[in-house]
Amino acid sequence: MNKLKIAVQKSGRLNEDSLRILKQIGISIDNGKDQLKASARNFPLEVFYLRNGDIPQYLKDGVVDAAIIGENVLIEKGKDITIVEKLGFSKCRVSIAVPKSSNAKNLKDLEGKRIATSYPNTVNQILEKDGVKANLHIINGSVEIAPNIGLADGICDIVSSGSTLFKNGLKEIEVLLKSEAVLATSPKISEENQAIIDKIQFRLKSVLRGRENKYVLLNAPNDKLDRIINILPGMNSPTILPLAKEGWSSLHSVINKNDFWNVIDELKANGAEGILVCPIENMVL
Ligand SMILES: Nc1ncnc2c1ncn2[C@@H]1O[C@H](COP(=O)(O)OP(=O)(O)OP(=O)(O)O)[C@@H](O)[C@H]1O
Ligand SMILES: O=P(O)(O)OC[C@H]1O[C@H](OP(=O)(O)OP(=O)(O)O)[C@H](O)[C@@H]1O
Ligand SMILES: [Mg+2]
Repeated sequence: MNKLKIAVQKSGRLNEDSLRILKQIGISIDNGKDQLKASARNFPLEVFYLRNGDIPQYLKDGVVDAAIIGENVLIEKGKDITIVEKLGFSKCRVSIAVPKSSNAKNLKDLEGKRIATSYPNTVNQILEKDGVKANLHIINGSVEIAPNIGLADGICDIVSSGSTLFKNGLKEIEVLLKSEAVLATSPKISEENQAIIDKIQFRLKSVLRGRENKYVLLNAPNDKLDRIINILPGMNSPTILPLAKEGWSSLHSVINKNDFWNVIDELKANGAEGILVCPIENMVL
């Protein structure tokens, strides 16, 4: 049977969430410890555990058909690779930072200076765009230490909470790009395997949509239903069921997680009682 080959980070920040999202879309993987390859039990899929940094080349060569990878790595090493879906985890940014005491306020102020980074292509591209000449010092890790040991005047690296910058006495002066984990495909993917990706993408969209929303149930007296319905956005229109208690109904709807506390306040103010909020596993449209 034909199987889609998908690369997942072997160990590191993406590994757990990548396997979790595959599980959430109903794909169970036989996962022996220290295995570099595993098959799905219930889906035409083979998982290859690889280094994040090696994945773009495997995609380019068509050694794997797809991958779950940080967008920042694709920007650095995989320009012609298609992003199928953003997955919402491992969110970070790639930024320029300098010592707190530095006068540099932006990239232009680093003209003629030394920048330490693991992302030379990304930095070179922005330097060219801004017409700035700087000297790159390429290192593979612990980039934030470079200014402290006299290796560089500034750095370009991943920032998330900012705590690594803070601990090393650095300040962020320019954000070059924002990144999150993505599902990406090889330019050499076959039609047959693209059909498998389409199926995966459909399931992913349902899971991601579910994460964005909450299911809300509430009780209200019938004479207040109209006002409450106007507050609820809902997928279509809310479901209304009569309660055993005369003159009361139960109302069910879906609310976006970003504005749900405001909506809840409004619902309460307009007579809603016994409000329950539940997570949604899947939202299939
Ligand atoms: N502090 C962070 N917060 C959020 N996401 C991050 C953070 N650091 C890295 N990432 C994201 O997770 C990805 C993997 O990072 P990780 O440090 O696990 O791997 P790596 O050491 O860069 O790669 P490799 O697998 O090649 O050793 C990065 O490419 C980036 O997209
Ligand atoms: O802004 P923060 O939340 O502090 O995160 C940023 C740090 O996280 C990453 O390192 P990681 O911990 O992955 O170590 P690594 O260099 O060994 O990959 C990145 O290279 C930064 O150093
Ligand atoms: Mg890292």
